[in-house]
Amino acid sequence: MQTKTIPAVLSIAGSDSSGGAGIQADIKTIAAHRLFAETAITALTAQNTTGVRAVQEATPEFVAQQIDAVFEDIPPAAVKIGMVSSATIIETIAERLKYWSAANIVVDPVMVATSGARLISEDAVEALTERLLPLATVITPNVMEAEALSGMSIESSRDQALVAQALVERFGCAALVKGGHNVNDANDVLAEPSPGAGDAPEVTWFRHERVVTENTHGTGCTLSSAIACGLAQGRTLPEAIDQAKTYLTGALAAGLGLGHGSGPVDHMWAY
Ligand SMILES: Nc1ncnc2c1ncn2[C@@H]1O[C@H](COP(=O)(O)OP(=O)(O)O)[C@@H](O)[C@H]1O
Ligand SMILES: Cc1ncc(COP(=O)(O)O)c(N)n1
Repeated sequence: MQTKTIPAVLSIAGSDSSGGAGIQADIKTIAAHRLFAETAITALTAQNTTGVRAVQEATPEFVAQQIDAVFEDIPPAAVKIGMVSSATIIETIAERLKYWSAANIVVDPVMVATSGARLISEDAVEALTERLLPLATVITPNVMEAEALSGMSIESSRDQALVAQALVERFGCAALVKGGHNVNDANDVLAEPSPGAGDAPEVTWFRHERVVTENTHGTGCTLSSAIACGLAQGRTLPEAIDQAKTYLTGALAAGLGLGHGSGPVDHMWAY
């Protein structure tokens, strides 16, 4: 039989037992893009649409073994990083990704779940900013995460763009500040390092329809892995974000109604 290959995308993230966020959201998103999903699990969570009940972290050594096993055999064309709860796990991931010269790295700096539970320890935030963010092609903070990473506050669209530019200047990677927590829109803003030295980072807005729904569990995970898929397919970053937003808007608009809290989106809406 003739064989074929498809690009692989690696998700380094936490498992969500209820299937709507984390590793499970990433696998579904990558599969829906007809790409090959690989995983390195950083933590197991016992959670559902109403909240996170327990977290069991993987050891840093075991996270490293998963990453090495993946890169040695089926090297991914892009990497998405989600929940990374401790400083030592973050340091290990940064070290292994450098060793393997990983490209197309999308970091979703997950800090707090939609349900309100904290998913990263206080001391891990410094490791995240010092070790992981400088390796990223793009980071995808929501408004609260962008405020925490920049030390600035976001009260308007203008602030949202200024914070994205400040994150680019501080970390050297592109930054997509998501507006999903704004009440009236779902507009995200990308700032990218400018090609001309000394010029301000370039700003691009992605304005998409806001879907009226409470069921937004896993939207951040889904968006970041869809962006990684676009990069793995050879799209430019703005193209990858545009198609990721279209995919996510479709998944929200499909109107899945599961669970007793903030329910998951329909990752397979196009099939
Ligand atoms: N109700 C909605 N309708 C359409 N898009 C949404 C909605 N809520 C969130 N989004 C989009 O989902 C993505 C995740 O956004 P956000 O909720 O800000 O992040 P997080 O899930 O990390 O808290 C963004 O692209 C945002 O614009
Ligand atoms: C394992 C894991 N990773 C990430 C999130 C955040 O997802 P969201 O903020 O969209 O609920 C989550 N709830 N669980």
